[in-house]
Amino acid sequence: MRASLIQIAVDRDEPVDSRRRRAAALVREQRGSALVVLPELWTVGAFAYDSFEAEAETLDGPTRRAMAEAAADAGVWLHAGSVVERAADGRLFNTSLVFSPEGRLAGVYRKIHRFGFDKGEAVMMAAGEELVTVRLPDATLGLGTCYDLRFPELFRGLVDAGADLLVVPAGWPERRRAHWTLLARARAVENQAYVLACSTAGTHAGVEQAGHSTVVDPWGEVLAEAGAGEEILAVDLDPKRPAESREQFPALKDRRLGLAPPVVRGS
Ligand SMILES: NC(=O)CC(=O)C(=O)O
Repeated sequence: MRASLIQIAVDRDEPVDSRRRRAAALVREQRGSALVVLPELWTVGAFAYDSFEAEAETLDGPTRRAMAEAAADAGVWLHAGSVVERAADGRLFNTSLVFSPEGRLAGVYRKIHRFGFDKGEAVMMAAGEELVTVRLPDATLGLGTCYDLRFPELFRGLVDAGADLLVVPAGWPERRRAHWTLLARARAVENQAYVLACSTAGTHAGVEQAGHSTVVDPWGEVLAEAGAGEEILAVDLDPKRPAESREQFPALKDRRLGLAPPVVRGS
């Protein structure tokens, strides 16, 4: 099962329409892959907060249309990264879209953990509330986005729902690159699942992006890692590997759920 991660560069100088056309062309070039992944907010830039309102789109917007066509033309499952979604009630969400090889919208995930603490995404966007998995013929995708990677309970929830291939589009900044690789490997090891972590390259809103998209296997080994610039990372995955790994080293079965709350001792 070939997976291709498109680490597209998001530079402020390139108009969104141009990048959308370029992304669609790159997806079409991945014919033969089973799964293609784009990063978080690659249209506008994850840190380009001042463009969120202007570039927000509905789930019928230009990115959905372009990506549905590209997935169908290439005949691939496409995790099209995320867009700034304007919901019917006017709220904005950081929303990931997954398409089937026929171009059908097969999954919609609204980022649950918003980044920025008291500014940016954290105040401009609403939080998603639902965990989302998408069943492919040979694997079950579990969806998370960027900052979500820091929250292990989300991914454990996805694994409990059957996920064995965790897909994390991101616009990760270079200054926290050490966390990116470490967290991707941690989520893979603790869940005995593949992790496909696809970040943007380039610099927008003054934030240098990490690039270094990474594919980690269920044993925590890094199968492939991109450099800093625009790049396609193509990796062959064995869909049986997560189940085999969980069978051979059945740590997930040793979980102790439902323990009593901690006893606080001392004065
Ligand atoms: N941009 C994000 O969503 C997450 C991030 O930057 C981090 O360090 O975490």
